Amino acid sequence: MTPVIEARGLRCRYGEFEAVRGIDFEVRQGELFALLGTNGAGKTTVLETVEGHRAAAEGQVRVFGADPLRDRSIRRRTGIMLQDGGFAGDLTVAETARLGGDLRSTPSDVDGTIEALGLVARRNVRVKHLSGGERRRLDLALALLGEPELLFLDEPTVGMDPESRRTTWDLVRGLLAKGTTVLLTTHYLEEAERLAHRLAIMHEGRIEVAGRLVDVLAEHHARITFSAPQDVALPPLVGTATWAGNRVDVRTPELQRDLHTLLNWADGRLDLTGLRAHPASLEEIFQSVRQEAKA
Ligand SMILES: Nc1ncnc2c1ncn2[C@@H]1O[C@H](COP(=O)(O)OP(=O)(O)OP(=O)(O)O)[C@@H](O)[C@H]1O
Repeated sequence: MTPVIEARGLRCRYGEFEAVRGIDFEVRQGELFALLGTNGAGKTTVLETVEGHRAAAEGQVRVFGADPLRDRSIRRRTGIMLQDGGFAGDLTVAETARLGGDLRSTPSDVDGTIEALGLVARRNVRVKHLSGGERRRLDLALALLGEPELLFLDEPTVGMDPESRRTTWDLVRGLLAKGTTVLLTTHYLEEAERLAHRLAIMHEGRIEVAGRLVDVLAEHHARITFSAPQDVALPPLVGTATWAGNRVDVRTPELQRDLHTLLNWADGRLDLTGLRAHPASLEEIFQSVRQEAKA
């Protein structure tokens, strides 16, 4: 099946400065692809290029098999949640949503969308009086009008309280279940961990890590940490142990095996105080991208 989004050898420049340095990725129908990265990595530039707002310097971008810069019919099939919707502050929530609905060429369930985003009680409030989190919900409501097949979410939950964030995640899961394709950028790695099927982590214009979320997490070393007397000799482990004072930090590709070895070894010998074992998190993978880049 043709991917919904396909980028090959994509390079983007601002004058002499190359912000995106040859990246490849694809987003398949019905999946959520998270584009993550350090500040200034090039995520917004990629998003703008895929949305058809910016020309690539080199390489190719296809959305629904067409060039997003030239084929305007793509716009009808996409919903874009910008980082700042730029609404007229004097319009109410309902007026803004109706206006958004009128601008879509496909019929929109304006009232249903306001309800789904928990904005019914705020429908007659002027946009300028909304809180930051409520504005983000209105941004999302507008992106959803006309039931787009492809949704661009740029930092969708910034400023939202934990409950609104969870509601938004549920809503996005519902859209995915109906077959909507989502390209998400976020600095909240927990958000990506909860929603993404596949992801890419960018740094300085390049993709450093990419793949299915489960594979990316599995490929990176798990951690076992505990405290032990400094003079004790650890048993042979698959992973590598480092000491900081009496705290031991084992990074291992074989979490279960090394944990088993350590527990057997410690049994009747010593207490592994503060023992913790967990698979790699996106947070750790993200940090390792940053550290490897510095090294
Ligand atoms: N209009 C512009 N002119 C010159 N350089 C720009 C312009 N817009 C972005 N850049 C630079 O391009 C690089 C990528 O920017 P971009 O906004 O795409 O990164 P990002 O990954 O979205 O960053 P952040 O996570 O901080 O929002 C940065 O170094 C930025 O300073």
